[in-house]
Amino acid sequence: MSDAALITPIQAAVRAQPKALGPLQVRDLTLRFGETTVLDDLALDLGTSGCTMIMGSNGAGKSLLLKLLHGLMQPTSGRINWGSQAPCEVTARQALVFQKPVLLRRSVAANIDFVLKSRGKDKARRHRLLDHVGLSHKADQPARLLSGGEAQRLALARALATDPEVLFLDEPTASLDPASVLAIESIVNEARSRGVRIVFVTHDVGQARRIADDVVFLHRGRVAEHSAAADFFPEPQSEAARNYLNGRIVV
Ligand SMILES: Nc1ncnc2c1ncn2[C@@H]1O[C@H](COP(=O)(O)OP(=O)(O)OP(=O)(O)O)[C@@H](O)[C@H]1O
Repeated sequence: MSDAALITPIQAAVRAQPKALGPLQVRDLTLRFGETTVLDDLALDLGTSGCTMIMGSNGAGKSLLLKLLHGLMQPTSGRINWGSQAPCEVTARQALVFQKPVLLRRSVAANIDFVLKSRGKDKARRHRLLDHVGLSHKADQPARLLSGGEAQRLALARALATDPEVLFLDEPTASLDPASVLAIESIVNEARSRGVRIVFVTHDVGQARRIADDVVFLHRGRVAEHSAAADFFPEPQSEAARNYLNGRIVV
């Protein structure tokens, strides 16, 4: 009898399921553009759940770090592992939402349908996804006519349509009004409560206080501090983070 015949249906189902992504481990991560070093021997460990905020001054390297973690760029040197896997092996199990939403020049509904179809997911989920982000009534409207906050909610719905295990958010609320900011935060909180791991870049200290479990503070391409949010905001340990939170210019 072949080995395959010995596998029970339950074992087969377990084998077919990809294992959940393990913890993130980053070591000696360096990124250079020519002579300029933008990430410098960076080390970072993240657990398997919760919402991590990445904070730091303009140019600290936050967006580039997200792209490296997501496998969209290659570092000059160093190592990134999600459990035992490299970022490029798990890109499809993650989603990234940019500050400026990237949408198709089609209807709101077609934007969701495209993602569902390309990932082989049930098209019937479109209605639930649009409902979840409060855009059901705009389904037939061209996506290019959406307001900034609506477009960002559609971008989030597209990201969630892929059932990501990790959701990267790069300043998704930077130019939105307070109600739109809270709407996005509520969608993110809901995803976190379902076990989606969130890695979120923001300059909005109020937002970070509202939703961060832990904070990674980047300074000059390195992690100056990584603390639980409950410790970071009242008592930041690094001078760079203290200056940033006090509104002083950090260079
Ligand atoms: N392709 C590139 N070539 C050269 N330098 C680059 C390139 N892309 C980014 N940089 C530089 O790398 C540094 C980090 O960029 P990054 O976009 O990660 O900053 P950030 O922390 O996200 O900043 P911000 O808060 O302003 O969005 C910046 O000084 C930027 O100018």
